[in-house]
Amino acid sequence: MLEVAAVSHCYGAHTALERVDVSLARGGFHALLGPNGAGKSTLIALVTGLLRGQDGEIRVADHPVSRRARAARRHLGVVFQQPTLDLDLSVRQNLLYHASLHGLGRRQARECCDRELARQHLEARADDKVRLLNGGHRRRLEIARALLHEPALLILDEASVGLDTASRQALNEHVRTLCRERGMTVLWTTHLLDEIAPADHVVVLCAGRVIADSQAQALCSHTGTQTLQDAFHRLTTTSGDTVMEGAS
Ligand SMILES: Nc1ncnc2c1ncn2[C@@H]1O[C@H](COP(=O)(O)OP(=O)(O)OP(=O)(O)O)[C@@H](O)[C@H]1O
Repeated sequence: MLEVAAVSHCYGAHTALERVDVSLARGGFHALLGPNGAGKSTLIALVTGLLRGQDGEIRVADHPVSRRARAARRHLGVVFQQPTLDLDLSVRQNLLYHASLHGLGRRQARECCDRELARQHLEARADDKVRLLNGGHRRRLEIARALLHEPALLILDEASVGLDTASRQALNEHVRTLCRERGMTVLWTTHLLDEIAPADHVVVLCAGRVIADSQAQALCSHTGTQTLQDAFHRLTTTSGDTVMEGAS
């Protein structure tokens, strides 16, 4: 569903990504981890076409992002780190506005809005201004918006930041349900390792390089640690230590 091949990216003289390879199979929950400044947001900006690729190739559902951006974007839904909802518009108005950006006609837009509001259990809030929603519901609305055009790949960049523990857990479970029930592929970036399950496919970036690509539980066995936190710490502080097994 997502192929990142030998991608490098520099900001001026600073190398943010160096020959990064990532491959996500269709379906399932994949995690992108890394300490601050590792290059996660840069990679997501390249995948979503916000940044122009310099080196290497990125394909979404087999469409090269650099040459077939529109086709690639059709398969892609994104929830960015910074919320981008209009607080003074209603829940439905936010969705309809986004649907029009995707070129959906009025009738189709309404149908898609109703479908996603129902899926995110937000129907009762459809006419409320977004300002009135709590943080968890705002995130759900952003997911509804990202799914309006029914993409096969959903990317969430630190979507749980700012949520309390219960809302964070609810959001994580909700996204996993979307994966299971809709066969979606999810790429979830986070600093909060308790959001990762032992069977998840995990890619760890550190200083612009992929240092691990494996099942979460395999990181523990490879590093001889008990928890993902310890494995992550070991990998990101021990130079040269890598775990490469690819997606399970
Ligand atoms: N616009 C920019 N100009 C210059 N350097 C940048 C720019 N954006 C990011 N960087 C640098 O590139 C590197 C990767 O940054 P990036 O934001 O991709 O990391 P990240 O893993 O998303 O970090 P965080 O977890 O803190 O969000 C960092 O060293 C950062 O300072």
